[in-house]
Amino acid sequence: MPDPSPPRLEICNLTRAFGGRPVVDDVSLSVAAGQVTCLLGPSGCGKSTTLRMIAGVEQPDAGIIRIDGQPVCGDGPTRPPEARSVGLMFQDFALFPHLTVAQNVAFGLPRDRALQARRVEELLERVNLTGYGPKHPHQLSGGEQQRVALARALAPRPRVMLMDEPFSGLDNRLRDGIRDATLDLLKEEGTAVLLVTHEPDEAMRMADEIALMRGGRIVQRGAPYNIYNAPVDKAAAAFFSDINVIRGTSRGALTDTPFGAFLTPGHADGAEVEIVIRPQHLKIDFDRGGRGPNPTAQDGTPARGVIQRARYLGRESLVDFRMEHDGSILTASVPGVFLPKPGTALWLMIRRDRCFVFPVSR
Ligand SMILES: Nc1ncnc2c1ncn2[C@@H]1O[C@H](COP(=O)(O)OP(=O)(O)OP(=O)(O)O)[C@@H](O)[C@H]1O
Repeated sequence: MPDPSPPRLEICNLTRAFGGRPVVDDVSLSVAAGQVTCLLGPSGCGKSTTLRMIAGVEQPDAGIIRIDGQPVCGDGPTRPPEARSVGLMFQDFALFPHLTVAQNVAFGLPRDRALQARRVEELLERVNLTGYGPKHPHQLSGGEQQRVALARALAPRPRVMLMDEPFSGLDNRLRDGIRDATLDLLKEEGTAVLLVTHEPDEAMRMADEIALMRGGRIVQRGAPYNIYNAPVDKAAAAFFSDINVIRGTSRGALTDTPFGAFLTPGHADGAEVEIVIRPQHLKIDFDRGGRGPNPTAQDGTPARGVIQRARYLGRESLVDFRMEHDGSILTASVPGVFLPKPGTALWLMIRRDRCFVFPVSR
């Protein structure tokens, strides 16, 4: 049976230009209750402007915004920000310095003392700050302040939570723990979350769905697994990791390369294609003591390269190879325990089940 209830947040064909330049261009998406969608993209691609229009602090030129099926903008009268049931959390979340933690959390609640006290106590417990109510913000660490800001934003039980780079002010050590705790709490509250970030790791960690933005448009939407493993184009692949690119010409749905022939269905005869491979999908044949490569059917033909540079990054090492066939550089990622010496010649193979083929982008 189809779900009869409308999505908690729905935006349709949202558009906004500044000085004649479209900054948000025909953006549509929906977020269900309890779901986290990340708007992910490089700086300036229109993420914050989209969020600000949903919050009601920026007006769209066109498009409709609905919350629980009710238009708040675009299809009838425009509701002001405070009448949209939208919570906000930004990087520079400012707690009110002259108010206590409890007063900060109670700020958006109706003036009913008993109700306020109950909700404040409940939320401080949920963000692990029981007993912090009487303190002032300056007595708290950055991470603690962040959790108060979250409690404050959630106190009035908003239907939609809009978060703009909310964790980027925190140091790395704190960030992961606070992200996870925040996510748990948002899911428990059943809030629909739209989170803006330019960090792919953050989006992969937080999102049920990622909406990848570029130049004001959503270029791809999907679960993190799908976006990472089936990118829509080379730029989408490159947004999540370093990539290697091998060019070739498709003939009869095959493209010949020094690594053997690759299937390139859907590309016309004579069309130039780019075969894109993430560094972890290059395989090094490094443990056969000079006996030559030993490829499996998946690996295709091995090609030789000389190590130019090897960088130890802890969990992994990144190894740059200058390939003997054309002098190009390919980068492989290998477990950090392995750090080969520059100048060593080794065989490289490509996990062909993990390649992406795109037409050459000019
Ligand atoms: N009020 C405004 N007037 C003019 N230009 C604006 C205004 N607000 C945003 N812009 C421009 O619109 C573009 C998109 O801005 P936006 O803040 O939405 O991008 P973003 O993807 O959130 O980037 P970042 O990650 O850097 O915040 C930018 O080029 C920005 O300079």
